[in-house]
Amino acid sequence: MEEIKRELADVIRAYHQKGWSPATSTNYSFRTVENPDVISVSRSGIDKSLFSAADFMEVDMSGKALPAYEGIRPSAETLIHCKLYQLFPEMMCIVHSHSMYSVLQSMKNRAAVELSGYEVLKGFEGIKTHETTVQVPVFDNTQDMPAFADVLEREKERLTVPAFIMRQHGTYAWGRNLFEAKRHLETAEYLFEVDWKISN
Ligand SMILES: CSC[C@@H](O)[C@@H](O)C(=O)COP(=O)(O)O
Ligand SMILES: [Zn+2]
Repeated sequence: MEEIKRELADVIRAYHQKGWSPATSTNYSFRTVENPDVISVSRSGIDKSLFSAADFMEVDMSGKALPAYEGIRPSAETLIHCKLYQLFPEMMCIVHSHSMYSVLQSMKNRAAVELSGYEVLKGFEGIKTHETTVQVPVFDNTQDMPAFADVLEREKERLTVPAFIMRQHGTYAWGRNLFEAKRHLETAEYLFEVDWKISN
């Protein structure tokens, strides 16, 4: 448990260096196969350049802080994490970015970013060839997290790769472990950037 906290904290600081989490933005979580109903999520408002293992706290599947953490504020976007774990029970880790290219891609007034023919598409689990097309859904941003969690539930069929964009906000990606969640976010962000640069 302490090891994964340290590993994820290292990733969080590295992502800050990439410019993916300006001004305390982004949030992260993981859970364990042994105790899947407890989510370790980043506390709200932490500067991600300084993030450490101590900045995680535990919540239940409804996003409520466990007694040991009462009075500490979990990420404002905790309900997104709760809903994704509910919709994809095998998933154990969720990562989020506020990258520039995710935001730029989301500004085109379309329901998804279509990505075709790139070798790095194989970074998404299950994709074996570049000769494919994926749609990464774009959902409208909102501060109403219960409403957004409902959107995710309604639109689950569109989540054909483990990532989506919140419009003018950023990317969420997830996986069965930290390695996979990280690979999925990095795949999505690389593709958003290269695709943006080619088409604009
Ligand atoms: C600095 S604004 C970013 C927030 O509104 C939010 O989108 C975010 O990603 C971080 O919120 P947090 O509550 O710190 O987890
Ligand atoms: Zn965010």
